[in-house]
Amino acid sequence: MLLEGHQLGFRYGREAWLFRGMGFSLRSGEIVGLQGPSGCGKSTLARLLGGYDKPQEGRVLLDGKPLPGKGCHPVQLVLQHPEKAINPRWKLRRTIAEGGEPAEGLLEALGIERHWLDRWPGELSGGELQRCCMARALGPETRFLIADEMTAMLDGITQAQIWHAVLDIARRRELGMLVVSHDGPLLERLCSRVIRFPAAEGIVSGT
Ligand SMILES: Nc1ncnc2c1ncn2[C@@H]1O[C@H](COP(=O)(O)OP(=O)(O)OP(=O)(O)O)[C@@H](O)[C@H]1O
Repeated sequence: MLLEGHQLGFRYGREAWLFRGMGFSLRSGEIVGLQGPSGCGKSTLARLLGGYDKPQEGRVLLDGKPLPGKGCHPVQLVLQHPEKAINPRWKLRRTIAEGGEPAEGLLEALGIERHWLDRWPGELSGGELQRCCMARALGPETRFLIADEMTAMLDGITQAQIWHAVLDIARRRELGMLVVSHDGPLLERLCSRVIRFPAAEGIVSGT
């Protein structure tokens, strides 16, 4: 599968354009990094690719078609702060099930303990919650995963464990991944190419 952005342009309200005429492409099985200074629009691009916001100019296409408007979304985002991404009034079992029935072994691979599922979000640590958000994002319909500073708030050992698990799952399922991070060495280690944002000519990636 191919996730593409064509001639993307976005600005918030009447603010200056964050980007215009931007191209982007990510194929199944590819792991691509996105790096750039704070405030340059990386998370905004991630939101457009995940269908959370619509570009004012250009189009986001999945295999040449617009992103689907209903059902489990094939492009999933995992954000830096899991507590902002989940309903505080739902126990974790329900939150994870939002992404569909988790595949056999997924919870174990992500180091999720069964008894967490019967807890409220406020009863888990940030790292534990983030693992649950990943389980939701890695539901059976997911084809592309966008990890926006996904492990920035975790200690080094937990980061390494989580990336090991996620990369293994991505490889086995041939997911395409966009890794948004300020951590250059992490991107160099994980990704086959790294997009520097914003690129001078407005084209961040072409294939
Ligand atoms: N909902 C919003 N309304 C208005 N402006 C916004 C909104 N969300 C983001 N912005 C602004 O848009 C710009 C780009 O934000 P964005 O979060 O995409 O940047 P980023 O590159 O991901 O930054 P960081 O690396 O700090 O996370 C910033 O100047 C931000 O203040």
